[in-house]
Parts: sequence; C-alpha cells; structure tokens
Amino acid sequence: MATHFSPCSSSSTNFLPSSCFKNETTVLFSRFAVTVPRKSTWVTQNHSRIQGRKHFHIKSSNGHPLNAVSLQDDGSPTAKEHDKSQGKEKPAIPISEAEKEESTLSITVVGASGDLAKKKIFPALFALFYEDWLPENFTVFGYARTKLTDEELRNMISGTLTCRIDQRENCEDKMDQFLKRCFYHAGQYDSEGDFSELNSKLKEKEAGKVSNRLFYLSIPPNIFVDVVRSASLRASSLNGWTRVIVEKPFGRDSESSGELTRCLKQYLTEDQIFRIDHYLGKELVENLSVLRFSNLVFEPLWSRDYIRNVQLIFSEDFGTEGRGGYFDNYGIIRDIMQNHLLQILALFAMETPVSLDAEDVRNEKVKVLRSMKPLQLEDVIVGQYKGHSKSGRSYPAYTDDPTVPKDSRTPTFAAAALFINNARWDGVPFLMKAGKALHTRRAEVRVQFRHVPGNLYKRNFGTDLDKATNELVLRVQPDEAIYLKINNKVPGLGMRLDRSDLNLLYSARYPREIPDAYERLLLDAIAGERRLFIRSDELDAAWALFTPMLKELELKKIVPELYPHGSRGPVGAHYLAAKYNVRWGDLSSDDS
Ligand SMILES: NC(=O)C1=CN([C@@H]2O[C@H](COP(=O)(O)OP(=O)(O)OC[C@H]3O[C@@H](n4cnc5c(N)ncnc54)[C@H](OP(=O)(O)O)[C@@H]3O)[C@@H](O)[C@H]2O)C=CC1
Ligand SMILES: O=C1O[C@H](COP(=O)(O)O)[C@@H](O)[C@H](O)[C@H]1O
Repeated sequence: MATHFSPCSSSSTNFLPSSCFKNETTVLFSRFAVTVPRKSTWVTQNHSRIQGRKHFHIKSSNGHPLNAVSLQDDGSPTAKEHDKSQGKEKPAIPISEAEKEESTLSITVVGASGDLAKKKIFPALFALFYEDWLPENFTVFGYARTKLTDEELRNMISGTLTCRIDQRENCEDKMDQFLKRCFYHAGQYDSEGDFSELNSKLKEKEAGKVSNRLFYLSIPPNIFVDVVRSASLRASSLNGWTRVIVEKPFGRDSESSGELTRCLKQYLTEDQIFRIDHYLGKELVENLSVLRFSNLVFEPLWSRDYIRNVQLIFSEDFGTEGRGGYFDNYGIIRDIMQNHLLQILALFAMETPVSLDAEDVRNEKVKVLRSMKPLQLEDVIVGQYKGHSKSGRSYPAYTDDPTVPKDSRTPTFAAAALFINNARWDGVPFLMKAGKALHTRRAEVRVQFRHVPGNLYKRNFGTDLDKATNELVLRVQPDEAIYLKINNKVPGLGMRLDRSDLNLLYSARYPREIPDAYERLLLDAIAGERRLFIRSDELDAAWALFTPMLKELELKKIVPELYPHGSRGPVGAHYLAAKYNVRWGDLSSDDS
C-alpha cells in the first residue's frame, strides 16, 4: 500500500528560514510555554493574540457555560442569551463599540473549490452569519488553484447555502449580504508570491483594523505543510491572531503523524493549530459529558462494577462514492476508528476533568488513551464490500471504483475490541464497529449494564438473562436520541414483564434543527476555544494504539472478509463480540 504522506518533503525541503531552528525564543502564553522562531511573524502575532483577544467579542459555543445551560422550552439559546450566560460563569470583558469596530475577522478557506468546502464549510459559515454569530467585520476568502472570479465563487456556493433554521423571511437578503462578504483568490498552494497577493487583498478588506485570521485547510494532506509555510510567511496577521484549522487525516501512522506535527510546528505553535475531528462537534457527543457529569444517576454506575461492555458503532449505507482514491490509502480503521470512535471512547471513559477548560479536558483524554492496551491483531476483524443486486438494482463492489486497485485489500469494514488498563475499566471490552455500504446509516454509543444480582424477577425473563439487562443508547445520528432500556411490568392482573425505552428523542423534545458539527467547531476556532480540537499528544496516543496493529495487518496481507453491499457486514464481527461474551446491541431484535 503506497504511503502518500511525507509532509515536509515535496517543495518544502528548503522552506525553513535558517533562523527557524537557531534563533528560538520561548514565549509564555496563558497556560504553557511554547517555543517559536524569534524573527518570524508568529512572535508578533502570538503576542498580539493575547492583546488581540480583548477586541474579540464572540464567545465560543461551549466551554465554560456548558452551552449556556438554557432551560427554555426548545433548548435553543439566542446569541444574546448565550452571551449572558457565558458572562455568568466567566465574566465577559466589556467590549466598547469602538473596540468592536477596530477588529476584523478574515476566514480563508484553502481548497475552496473542493467537496468539503462546498458541502460543509461555506454552508456552516453562512449558518453562523444567519444566526448572528459572526463578528460585525468579517470577510471570507476562497483560495484554490482553480481560476474563479469572486462572482463565480459566489455562484458556486450560493447553491449550497440554506436558511435551514426557522426558514425566516429574510433568507434571501441574508444570503446576499453573506455572499457580498465572500471573495476568491486563485493561487498555487506552495507559492509564497500567491499568498502575498492574498495578503494584500486581505489587508485591503481589513482596512487598517486589528486583523484576526483563520485559515481552514480543506485540502489533501500532502499539501498541508506547503500551505502552512506560504500562509505563515506571507499572509499571517501582523497585529491580531492567526489560527489554522487542519482537516484529517493527520498522518496514517505514528511516524507520519509525528512528522506532520513536527513540520507544522516549524511555522505554527500548538496553540495555533486546530486539528478538527468533526465528530467532537456533534450534538450528542457534546452531550455525553453533560449526561455523565451532571446527572447523579449515571456517574456512580460508570465503571467496571456496573458496565458489562461499551459499543461504539458507525455505519453508512453508501460506499466510498468518489472518495475511493483517498480512502484506499487509509481504510476504515484510519478513517473512522482511530479518530471519530476513539475520541468518543476517550470522552466516555475519561476521569472527571478538573474543569471544562480545554487543557483540563484534553489532559484527561490523553490519560485514558495512554492507559489503553495497544490494539491486538487477534482483536480485529476486517471486511470489504462486494457487489450485490437487490430488487433489480445492482450495487457496486468497493473494487469497482475506478480509483481503487482491483486487488485492493483495504478494509471498508472493521470491528475491534479495545481495553483500558485502569482501575475503573479493567476487563471491560470497548467494542468498535465501523463500516461503509452497510444496510443502514447510524452512529451510536451503546452501554450494556451488568445483570441485576439476585434478580427477584429472574423467572419472568426466560432463559436469556442478557435480554433483561439495562442498556443506555446515545444515538449520535440520525434522529438524535438518548434512551435507556428498562424492564417494567405489563399493566394487568398478571405478572408479565416487558422491555421499554425511556426515550429522549431530540426531534420531539427540541423542535429546532440541530446545528451542523462544523458550525460549532468553526465558532470555537474563531473564539479560540480548543476543547473540541485534538492536541498533539492526544494524537500521538491515538496513533500509538493503532499503529502496531495496522502495520501487522498490512505486513501479513490480511485478506478482508467480503460482505454484500447493503448487508449487515461480515459475520466475523459476531465471532469477535462472542469472544468477549458480547452481543452487538444494534443487531438485537428490538433495535436493528
Ligand atoms: N469531503 C469530505 O466529506 C471530507 C473531507 N475531509 C478532509 O478534508 C480535506 C478536503 O477534502 P475534500 O474537499 O473532499 O478534498 P478534494 O479532493 O475535493 O480537494 C480539495 C481541493 O484541493 C485541491 N486538490 C485536490 N487534489 C489535489 C492535489 N493532489 N494537489 C493539489 N491540490 C489538490 C483541489 O482544488 P484546486 O484544484 O482548485 O486547487 C480541490 O478542489 C481532506 O483532507 C479530506 O481528507 C474530512 C472529512 C470529510
Ligand atoms: O470523516 C469522515 O466522516 C464521514 C462521515 O461523517 P458524517 O458526519 O456524515 O457521519 C465519512 O463518510 C468519511 O469517510 C470520513 O472521512
């Protein structure tokens, strides 16, 4: 399998100014010391990041005030209420009108012509604008090699914008206002000259105000470092902050990930790098900690004493569709398990953090990841979808994708059993399952509790006692819900037991549409809130768990078990679960 990952290479071998390593100085930021090149623009910009923050009046969507803990009926705080409740716990610095007008925010979407930019980033930016979350002075720039005019960019993105929330009457106006703030600059990713031109355009829009700049790298990973180099040297802010959102994949194993981090840190401090895992921005994933830490009924049960196993399940009912070229170099374990599912696992299993501050939460996540046993090959099964015909329709195999080699062994499905070697979780299997081209689209966390000791009603359950245990389900998507399976008596004179769900179905409880994960994460990056972004030591710990197994899988040329497109996946997943006395909750008769 080819490795397309050599972040510091290509045109970037001689990109470092010689001062980069020699003239280092240590700048103390709010929480920790970082080393930055003395003469680079980053020193000025980091210094003024602290100064600049006082100009910055947007608040993050989360962090201290737990999403504002609004108890209003539809659970949707307005921007003003959000600000107010933020102020309750962490007094907001009063911002004068003059200060508001002095600062600007420029967001540059690098790779603006691409799929993710069109599908997610521009729509999320518009949704934030529509809901009045963006600051007064902001500009959006698209950057890519494709030659486009400002007007062409606007046409391209206008088709993807929706006033999905409330469908207010001013939708068209808002779209026009937003599009007027969008501009485009065509350039090469490794050209300092092209980024200098972008810088001039940004400056023109910023009109002498304090400029805060956010770059979103929505590009393939092999050009991350080229862009960071050119942007940092030629288009970083001289008087405000500069931050960079980096999309996954962050490498494909420990070595390449470490190398990418090392290369990025030649130009950026850790504080400026926002590694995005969009699953952390999903509503139900945010709610996991709230559920656990703010309800007395859950936290005392959150350990090996009461929990039998935990299942993290991801499935999609479509194949790689157009992304086969990318996917074949990564596979489902790197694409979904090592990041999205592992991040949820870390949030689920971590100890109580000292506070909701980004560093406190991320410290606990790192601790739990480092307490885990590296994944063993015998605890993993892999699969790949094959073509299938159903009701006169035929569904392609993974290897039918023209960008995928015919003999590819890349897994499109995997199941794995992971263990945490600490006092809380010793012996509890954390089972993961992820697959493409399955029978349904869903992402969920299932917590299966132990049997009730000496259960008085044992007789009424029949022989299968597992069916009578409680199960807590967090359905991340679709139809977000949290439900708990309990046993109850069927009304009547007899003593018949039934199984029911205590169900918090979001669509019933909260009629408003849930914001997209990218909205929350963009807002947080703008506000400098790092809690939902991956710190480099977290990333290292995550790769350390998966890398040895991934290498062995490739070295031993393990052939994936084929499963039909649209099926429930390979049977091997059941054997793996059975090895640890587990039954997949999503396949049980009352839940599939
Ligand atoms: N699409 C998705 O659903 C998701 C994507 N991601 C990640 O987000 C990033 C962007 O994804 P996506 O938009 O799908 O990517 P694309 O393949 O659409 O690439 C984005 C843009 O980058 C430029 N580009 C593409 N290939 C190359 C190349 N080989 N060399 C130089 N430039 C290139 C193209 O712009 P131009 O030719 O105009 O310069 C393209 O429009 C990737 O890192 C991806 O892994 C993460 C999660 C989901
Ligand atoms: O990161 C990725 O996520 C998507 C699934 O995201 P979702 O928000 O639609 O659930 C997945 O399709 C893609 O392969 C992967 O790279």
